[in-house]
Amino acid sequence: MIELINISKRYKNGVMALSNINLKIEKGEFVFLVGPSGAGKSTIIKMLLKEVKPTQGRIIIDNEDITHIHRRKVPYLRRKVGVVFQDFRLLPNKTVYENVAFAMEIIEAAGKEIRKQVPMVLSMVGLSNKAKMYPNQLSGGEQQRVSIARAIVNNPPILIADEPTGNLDPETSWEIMKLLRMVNRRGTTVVMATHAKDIVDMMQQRVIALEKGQVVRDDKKGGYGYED
Ligand SMILES: Nc1ncnc2c1ncn2[C@@H]1O[C@H](COP(=O)(O)OP(=O)(O)OP(=O)(O)O)[C@@H](O)[C@H]1O
Repeated sequence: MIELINISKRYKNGVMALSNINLKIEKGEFVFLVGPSGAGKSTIIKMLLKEVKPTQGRIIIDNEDITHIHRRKVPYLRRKVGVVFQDFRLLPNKTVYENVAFAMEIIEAAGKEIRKQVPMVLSMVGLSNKAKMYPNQLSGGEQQRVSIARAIVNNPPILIADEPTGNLDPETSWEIMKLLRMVNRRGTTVVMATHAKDIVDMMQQRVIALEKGQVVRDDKKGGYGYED
């Protein structure tokens, strides 16, 4: 589903963020990306979203080499890769419903499809009763659930989550993890970068650890492995 072949990234200032990364993530896996600050987690995530170009190597997503796809085709990639961020990134002047619908409008989905799909995912994330609210009227956990709804509304085979619980208290974080696990059980491959030791230790999923731009550990049912 996701393959990184011999990936290296040197930023313009000379920082070597990734060195010779080889990774294969199969369809339906739930994978944690861990490692100290500066290890290269965000750089990998940005590459999967085509926000950062590798200096060397190839990126395959869903059997397609996206290393050199044109900027124009990036919206098309959004159908394959949904994304959730630590800071939610909802549009403040749109309602919950409109935020989720917007993700479908961007890929030019039919109105009928939008009217069917949006209520369905809002119900999935338990927010049917908040459809008309604006983001600033919601708790952090609720905002993150909207952002998950938005990420999955186009049914992407892959969901990337970059520190999705970073702004949430422990209890709310678990609610979000339950939701991500449910999305995963429905067949979506989930890749989550995190510093949340307790969550990684409890979930017992595949753990890929990066340090200084290299994969230093890849455990099938691993733990966090760091003390922070
Ligand atoms: N745009 C950039 N220009 C130059 N160097 C960068 C840039 N983005 C990241 N880096 C450097 O690349 C390395 C990897 O950074 P990256 O953000 O991928 O780490 P990370 O594992 O996500 O860290 P964190 O856990 O703090 O988010 C670091 O040394 C960082 O300073």
